[in-house]
Amino acid sequence: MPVTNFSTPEKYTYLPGFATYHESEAIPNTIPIAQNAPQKPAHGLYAEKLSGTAFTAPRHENQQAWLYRIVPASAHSSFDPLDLSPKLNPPTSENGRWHQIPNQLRWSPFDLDDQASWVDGMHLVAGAGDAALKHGLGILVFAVGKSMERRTAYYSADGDALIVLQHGVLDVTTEFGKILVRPGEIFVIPRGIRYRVDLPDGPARGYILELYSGHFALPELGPIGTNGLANGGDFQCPVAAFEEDFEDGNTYTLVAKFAGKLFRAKQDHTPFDVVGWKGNYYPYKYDLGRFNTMGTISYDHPDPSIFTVLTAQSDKPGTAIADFVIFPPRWLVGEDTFRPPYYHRNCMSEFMGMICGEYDAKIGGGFLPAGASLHNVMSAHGPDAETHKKASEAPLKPVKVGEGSMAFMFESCLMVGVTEWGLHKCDKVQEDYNKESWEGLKGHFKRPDGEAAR
Ligand SMILES: O=C(O)Cc1cc(O)ccc1O
Ligand SMILES: [Fe+2]
Repeated sequence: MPVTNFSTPEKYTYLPGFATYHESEAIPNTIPIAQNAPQKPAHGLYAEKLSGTAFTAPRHENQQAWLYRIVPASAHSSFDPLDLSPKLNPPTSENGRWHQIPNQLRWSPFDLDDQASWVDGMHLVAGAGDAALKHGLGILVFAVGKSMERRTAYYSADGDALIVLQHGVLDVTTEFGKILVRPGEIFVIPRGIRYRVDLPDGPARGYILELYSGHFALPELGPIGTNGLANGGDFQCPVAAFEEDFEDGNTYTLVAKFAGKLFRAKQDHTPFDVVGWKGNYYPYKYDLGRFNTMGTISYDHPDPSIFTVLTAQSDKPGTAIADFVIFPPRWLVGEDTFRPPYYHRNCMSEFMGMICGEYDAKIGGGFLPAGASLHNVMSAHGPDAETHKKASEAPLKPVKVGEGSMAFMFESCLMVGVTEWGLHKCDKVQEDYNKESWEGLKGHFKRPDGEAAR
């Protein structure tokens, strides 16, 4: 699977730029000049605002969009509960509790599912906090084999979803236009935006980080300077596109995720009726092959924060509710250096997934594409015994690691709990993870006087 797509022709066109002001219209002269809500918007449209932050959020954090649409988003029936929620339900008092355990966990690859569509193909595996309190994150896996019904749309009121595609292609219709998400790309759909997922190329699978508070941002670059890591100009957002589907008898289903539960409403027209939009709150994608990877050119193993694509900061500067970090193919040249990830205990929790290939801390196997691992707060981890042996003896020539591979990490300052589905029902947790990885690590200590320590 290619990790770089950026030269491949695309079905859709996009606007470039991260968290920047854009405007896009499918019909000329849709967006009013120098105002937002004229008495009579152009072409008989309605003006509607979508707020991604509080009205009074600081100017540099404020995110909003104005949509010029055929019928306002409120024109639907009231919501009824939809009975798929047990998979997604956050473990609250009414629904059991998070399993908060210090065990190192590893999951074998999650299965493809040719029966599920987007709405019923998502499973909450782990997370922290509470969507209702707008604090924390949800970690989900998805496996889908069917396009959503044509007259269906989905949104989540719980947070912004960062979707890491592991397999297949997602053809996403959103209120802001269309986005094709291809292997090696990630897709961010902010809170509240309605979308439909079609599968043009068979089943799809991947991971979702749902962020209950704030929004993703590019990390500061500090002494790195002006460019590097994920460059803002390489993010892509859709151009306005709309459907006209208002015939009598058309019934659309609108599915909402709200505080971890699913609800369903009906409406007689398409929700994808936005003829023009403007603002800085919109869905976007990013091709991980565009990442400008940094590393040491002298010695020692830098912290993986140098591989941060996007970050969602907590109130404490430098401490993230969620960082999205990748491990792309890269050259290792460190002299007198143990080159794989160091042995480690972290005050943060580390959930990792594998898009393709092999991860350089686990050549002993078991961490596989479509699988995952969780090293919680202060749970010790690091290279398996085989990786340690090989890396401590390897000649330190420049080597390229991770060719054709891409692992990633969701790192959070919160303790990450595991759902009942994630720990038991999915049946993917590897019982022998510790044994296979670290029991083979033997002491090699020798006292300087030559006597063996044990
Ligand atoms: O594999 C891990 O645990 C992630 C990780 C990678 C790395 O290069 C350094 C530290 C770290 O936690
Ligand atoms: Fe780690």
